[in-house]
Amino acid sequence: MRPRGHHRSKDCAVDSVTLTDVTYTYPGSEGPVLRDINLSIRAGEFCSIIGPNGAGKTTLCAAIRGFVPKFYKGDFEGTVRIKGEDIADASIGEIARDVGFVFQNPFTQMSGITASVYDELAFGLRNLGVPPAQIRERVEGMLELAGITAFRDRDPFQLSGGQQQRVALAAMLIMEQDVIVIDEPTSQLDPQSTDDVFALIEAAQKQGRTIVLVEHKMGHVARYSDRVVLMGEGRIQAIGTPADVFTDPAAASHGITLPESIELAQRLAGHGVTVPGSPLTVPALIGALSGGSHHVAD
Ligand SMILES: Nc1ncnc2c1ncn2[C@@H]1O[C@H](COP(=O)(O)OP(=O)(O)OP(=O)(O)O)[C@@H](O)[C@H]1O
Repeated sequence: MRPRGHHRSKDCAVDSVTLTDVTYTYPGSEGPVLRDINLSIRAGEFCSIIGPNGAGKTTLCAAIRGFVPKFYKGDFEGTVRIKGEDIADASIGEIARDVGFVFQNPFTQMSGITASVYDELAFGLRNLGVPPAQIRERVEGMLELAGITAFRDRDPFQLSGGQQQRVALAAMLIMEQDVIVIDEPTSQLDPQSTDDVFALIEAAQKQGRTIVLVEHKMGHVARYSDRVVLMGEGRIQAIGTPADVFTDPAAASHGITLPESIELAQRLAGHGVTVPGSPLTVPALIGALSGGSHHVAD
């Protein structure tokens, strides 16, 4: 697998995650939870997975990190490749060298045995036997990137939910996996903390990581994603740019809340006002309506 510290490039020609004909049934489930999934996510891409509750989004994430079927067992067909390598014969530990994972509740992701944010970030590196000077350098860099330098000496469990989520993300990002799977990281966060978490995920993408994100906040999905995958009933119902997917009839039929700008554009269309393009933010919508002649601050 990947040697540590290698050069990352945002080469979108290389597939980072590939699922081919993946169909999966949990033990005891009546029918498949994933059905005929074919999906290629390019290296450096920001790919969001959306869909109603029970659509199979978390299960798809579990397949990418090998937990399905290695941990959950069940009936699995198809192939998952990470950076071109079939993970069927890799252990969960081997896959974790390439695939990092953060989920909804940061509280459950903290090691629980470190007394400070600094130690929490250093924890995984110490376990790997990384030399102390290198640990210091990497932790300092990550504290800075995640905007959590001010909390470095605080007990992670004494932080707010938003701060904890950034610590959990930072503790994962510091391990330098190329593929980052993040499942509903902002569901318990206020708007400012949500923005902070997205800024950190975007910073990770700018380093060349591949981002696979499950998220219900569609304004953020529209703004940050290169591609959106709409899941419903275990299948991919639509896939494409945010503008493609949010204007696809499948989005409405699967009860997806549209980003405010797209919803407004559709309502204006009902009143005979055509908005050029599919603006993904309200400022972009206002800009489109004023013919691009006015600059609107983002
Ligand atoms: N460990 C499990 N064992 C059996 N069935 C499961 C298990 N985990 C999830 N399921 C079922 O698989 C289906 C898909 O669940 P999944 O959590 O992947 O959906 P989701 O799209 O992530 O939903 P949500 O938005 O509610 O998190 C659901 O019907 C769920 O009940």
